[in-house]
Amino acid sequence: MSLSFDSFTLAASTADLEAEPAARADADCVEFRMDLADAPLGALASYDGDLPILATNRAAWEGGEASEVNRLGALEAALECDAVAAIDIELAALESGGPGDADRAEALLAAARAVGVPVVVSTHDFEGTPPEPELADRLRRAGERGDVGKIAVTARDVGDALSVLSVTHEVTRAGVDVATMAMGAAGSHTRAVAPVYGSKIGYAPIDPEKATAPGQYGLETLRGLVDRLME
Ligand SMILES: O=C1C[C@@](O)(C(=O)O)C[C@@H](O)[C@@H]1O
Repeated sequence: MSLSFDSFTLAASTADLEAEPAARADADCVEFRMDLADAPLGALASYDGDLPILATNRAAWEGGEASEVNRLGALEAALECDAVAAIDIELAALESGGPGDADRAEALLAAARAVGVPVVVSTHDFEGTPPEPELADRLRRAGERGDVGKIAVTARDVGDALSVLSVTHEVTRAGVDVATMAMGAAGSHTRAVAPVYGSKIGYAPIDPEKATAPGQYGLETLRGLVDRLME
């Protein structure tokens, strides 16, 4: 299975791969949140779903639940599963002086490249939205390292949401593949609108009770909104 992110791709987020059939009607892939799953590598080994998988093992220092122990090793092991068609690596993990082992993260990036699996390099802010120049700089840096650079920040008001849309437009026009969204209630609409400005990935939970970020729409809702806006 493969993913190219050439056009908008809707990822159905879940910690339970057995829920994948419920996502088939609306999603283009499953984002498997390995950090939230009980036995993620076992679940990958027995996966027989239709949708390709974007594997994420989100670090605790980036809003997830994975400890650093074998976090990147588990992602590398996930590359052995044919259905894993993309992986997510945090920008901070790749930066020397960052919270993780940058050499190990570089090795994972190289391992993904070696097997032709695209990498989403991501960065998050769960407190707020940085000023636009910083937002654009982080997104560009993420895009330089990954096939897609992703930023998810927290909008405290619609002005923050507008910054995310503006930077999405600016960095996309500069030729970088990006995925952008503003978390929180004030940012929800960016999940539908950012794809119009170039955002290549949207995320929505398979189980609406188990959102993987604040302000996410349900899967069917996001699919419907994006499809209408992109017509
Ligand atoms: O990084 C992202 C984006 C996200 O945080 C969101 O805001 O939809 C949801 C996460 O599951 C995913 O890994």
